[in-house]
Amino acid sequence: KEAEQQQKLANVVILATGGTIAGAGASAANSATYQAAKLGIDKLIAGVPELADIANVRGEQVMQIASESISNDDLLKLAKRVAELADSKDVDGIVITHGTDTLEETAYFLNLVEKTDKPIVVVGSMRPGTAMSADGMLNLYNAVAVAGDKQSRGKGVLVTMNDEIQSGRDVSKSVNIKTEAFKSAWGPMGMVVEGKSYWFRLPAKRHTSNSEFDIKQISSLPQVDIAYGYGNVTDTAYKALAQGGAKAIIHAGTGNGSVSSRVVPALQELRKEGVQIIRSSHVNQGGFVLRNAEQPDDKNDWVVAHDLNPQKARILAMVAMTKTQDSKELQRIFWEY
Ligand SMILES: NC(=O)C[C@H](N)C(=O)O
Repeated sequence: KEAEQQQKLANVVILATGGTIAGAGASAANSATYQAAKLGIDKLIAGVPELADIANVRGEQVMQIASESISNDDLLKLAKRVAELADSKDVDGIVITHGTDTLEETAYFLNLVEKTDKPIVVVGSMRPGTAMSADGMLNLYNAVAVAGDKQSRGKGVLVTMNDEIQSGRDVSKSVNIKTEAFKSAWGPMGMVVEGKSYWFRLPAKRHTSNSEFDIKQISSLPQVDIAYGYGNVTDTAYKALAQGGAKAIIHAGTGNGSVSSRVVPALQELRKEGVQIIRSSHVNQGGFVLRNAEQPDDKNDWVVAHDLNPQKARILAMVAMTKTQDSKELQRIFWEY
């Protein structure tokens, strides 16, 4: 009978990368003071025995780090392993446990480069497993449930946190400390309650199977960096980033991606030298940058990131620039993804 049940359940692989979901604190009262990336994947799985009721789960430790330290090489390594698993006949879905600080970057990266319809779910937690009211167990349970559910196929890379199913493209860490940390300007795609999914919307942007990018054809990522806009800003950071080798600079602009008059000449100059300038907005949850609004992008030959926040714009720029150095093509890609 047990064998029969196993046959019916989906096969879900959990790739562990570290983060707070694998963190440990000194006491149960330590919900914010702890060390991330302490527990191995076997311990995480053993901590939620109910996983065995909803899927045939196995784990792999891909890395063990806090997500603020994830590098482009780490991203490539993870994405290549995801692609191998997605190609395996005996894998129905993939879960990635991840720190929350850069979770939105990894989720968007995978959303762009994984050529599969199989569910890929990225999950983390805001409190370590040792804390009172730890959120990791339920988040992981929900992630495995969503990854093993046929309904989740073809919906792009997903993020399950705080009972919500979010699009990996749209979601962003918007609050810290609190467990309702992950929000999307366009709302969640659904809810997952007691392991059952309830869907309400689909992503409109190109992703996964429908993407022109494929991790199997990407072996390195170009350097793209971010500089922040604020009152009294100077052009020092922008110039330094270009000197440091940035092929594109994401302007994490004020408001509608506006650029200070003290910075504009340097950005025009850098563009002439070949650096791509991409205007984004650091307005939290709702930055919306349009071409030629605030700045003459056609004249300057700059690109706008539209609704992508600066860190997501960096991901898309890197992926896009593995294929093109043309600013018009880059802009097309920023509209479509
Ligand atoms: N909540 C977390 O996971 C934060 C941690 N610094 C990380 O991103 O790994």
